[in-house]
Amino acid sequence: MASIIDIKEECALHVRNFEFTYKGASSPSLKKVSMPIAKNAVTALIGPSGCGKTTLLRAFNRMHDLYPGNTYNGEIEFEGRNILNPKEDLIFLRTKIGMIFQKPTAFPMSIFDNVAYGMRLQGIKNKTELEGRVEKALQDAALWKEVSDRLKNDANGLSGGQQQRLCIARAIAVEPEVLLFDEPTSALDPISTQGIEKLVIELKERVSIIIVTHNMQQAARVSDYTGFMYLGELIELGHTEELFVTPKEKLTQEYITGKFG
Ligand SMILES: Nc1ncnc2c1ncn2[C@@H]1O[C@H](COP(=O)(O)OP(=O)(O)OP(=O)(O)O)[C@@H](O)[C@H]1O
Repeated sequence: MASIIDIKEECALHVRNFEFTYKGASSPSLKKVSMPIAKNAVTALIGPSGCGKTTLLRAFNRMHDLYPGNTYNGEIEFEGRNILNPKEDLIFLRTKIGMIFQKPTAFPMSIFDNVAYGMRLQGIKNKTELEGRVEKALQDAALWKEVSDRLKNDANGLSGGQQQRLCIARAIAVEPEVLLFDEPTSALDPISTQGIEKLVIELKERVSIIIVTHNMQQAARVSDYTGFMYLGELIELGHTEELFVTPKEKLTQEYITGKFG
């Protein structure tokens, strides 16, 4: 039996009995996962390699649909509808639920065009509006001061930490409700990591955040809730401090005290 906290405040997402099997795999990578994701909070997913963290994260904006042949069932409720519905508009969904990857993925274009990319896809053409929103997104991503005098420069000239903040600016420019972070600092140095962690905490005022991390200290530093996963199951979801100090499940305790993983 899993120990899943009953979140009293408003939730951004509800996962119910979600099962996921990769194409050609003999057994599911996720087994009947159910969990609430609190609104305007940071939820961290932790667990040993291969436990299903990234598989779950990618389900929240249907990234798996980019590769046909996977099977899944259950429900992920977002804004009153089940986003696993085959009729879901995936382009719209991915603006509402954005993703930041492990390695910064700046597009091969200018800094300005990177941030304006999603807005242009949404049909925003007005130059003044685009400029205003690009500046706001770069400010919110704590990058404006470093790039305001070179917006036309190629984004690939930025450092790794700057590129990751650029990706965050690009994601928040389209005003998402949820941001998914997949090991966002694993390719970054400690100073850039600190910057991204600070940003994650600031951003939760406007968006709900789910972050996959290998680093338990990082989960403890940035998250309000933590989910511990093991072999495709969610073993425990709780307030971060409680989960790390007084875990309810023996498996959680063994993992956080370094007995395995
Ligand atoms: N494309 C794929 N095809 C088949 N099986 C996959 C695929 N991707 C992942 N898996 C399997 O699904 C399970 C969960 O993998 P997942 O990447 O979600 O774990 P994880 O907890 O994020 O691991 P890590 O911490 O190493 O990134 C693993 O058994 C993995 O081997």
